[in-house]
Amino acid sequence: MPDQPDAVPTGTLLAASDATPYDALLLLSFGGPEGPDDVVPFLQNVTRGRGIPEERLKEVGQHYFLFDGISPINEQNRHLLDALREDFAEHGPADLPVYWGNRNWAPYLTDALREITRAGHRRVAVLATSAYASYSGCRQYRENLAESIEALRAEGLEPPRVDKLRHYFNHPGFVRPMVDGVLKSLAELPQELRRGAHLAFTTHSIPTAAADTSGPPEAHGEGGAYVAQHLDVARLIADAVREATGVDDRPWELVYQSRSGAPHIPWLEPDICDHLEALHGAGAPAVVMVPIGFVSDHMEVLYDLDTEATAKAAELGLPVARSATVGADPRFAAAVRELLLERAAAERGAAVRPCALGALGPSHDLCPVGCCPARSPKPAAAGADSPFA
Ligand SMILES: CC1=C(CCC(=O)O)c2cc3nc(cc4[nH]c(cc5[nH]c(cc1n2)c(C)c5CCC(=O)O)c(CCC(=O)O)c4C)C(CCC(=O)O)=C3C
Ligand SMILES: [Fe+2]
Repeated sequence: MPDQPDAVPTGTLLAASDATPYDALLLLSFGGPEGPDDVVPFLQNVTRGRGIPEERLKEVGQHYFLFDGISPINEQNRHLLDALREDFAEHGPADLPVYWGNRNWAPYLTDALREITRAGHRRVAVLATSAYASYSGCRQYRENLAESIEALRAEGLEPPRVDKLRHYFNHPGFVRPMVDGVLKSLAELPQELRRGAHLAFTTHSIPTAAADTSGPPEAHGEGGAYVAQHLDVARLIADAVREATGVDDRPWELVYQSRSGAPHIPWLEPDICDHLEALHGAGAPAVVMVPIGFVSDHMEVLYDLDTEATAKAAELGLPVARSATVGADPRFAAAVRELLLERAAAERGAAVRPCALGALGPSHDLCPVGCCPARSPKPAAAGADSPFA
């Protein structure tokens, strides 16, 4: 019998479905407004103390008002919760409760953690809806966990220990649904354009300084773990698409979107809209935009890609399609279960083989000291420098 490929987790791990020492899973997300009256207070929560130019806030507010003030992100998370509960009920850990809390909108993280504490749970695994390393996608969530723990302690409660599950950008349950999405988008392009269509993998731009420090110091070159991880995912998807379509020379690029901040501060480039213009100028027949940086259809996908970039492409006369995000795909729910069971086994001291595709290997469980630093240091939970047990 051939060796089990590395991408397949050990059968014993899956069969056991033992989440010990965890007694709950917490889905931790960004949160978004769910009506016109929510938009401004939501944006105030997001930008608290961070000097986003007022002009940018007005602009971002408009994006939400175009959709009646409703961000898709909360509904996406409700679907993911359903998928997780279904998956756990079928495969185990059948009785593990799944909670949900957000950084910036109801249901808020502190309220979820209070409920978890009152229910008597003592050890919680946390899944953040961000698949990659970076301050915005990792430490900022860990700072929020620390703030919530402190807030509950101030109420006289003793909150549980929280462990954040590792970055899952290269987990097959995250990558494979996106491969299917790209194949579907290609199939939807006019037949004669399919073969030459480019793939534009896109993610949230961040300041280059934040990218350079997004992973363990010195572990990656320019662009840090953030860029390296996205390039790894892009390459994996491009390879799988090549295999499925037989097109060997399909060009692809990693580009960025949703830049904010002051113009004189360098952020990752090129922007998707500039990229579409350049591709059109170079004679590309069509482009599939592949939002690998987003776990589900966030406002950045609905506005920045489906509205703004799609309008730009129409203006250029460049046919484009936007491929699906992972959302509540059952394969992603299964991946979350695997991440949870893998970490649980590791915490019990068992030998585990973490599941990962690509060249980078599985990400760390604990951010080392100095990983994804903040501009001004704050306590952060669930890392090597956590002040909590
Ligand atoms: C890397 C990254 C992710 C992916 C990881 C993750 O998913 O966590 C992400 C997600 C999200 N970002 C979101 C919304 C916003 N992000 C902002 C601002 C910023 N994001 C940044 C980075 C990221 N952001 C950065 C470097 C800034 C500049 C300000 C700062 O230094 O922090 C602003 C302020 C206005 C603006 O500047 O655009 C808003 C409103 C929503 C909700 C969308 C919805 O409603 O569906 C989601 C999921
Ligand atoms: Fe990190």
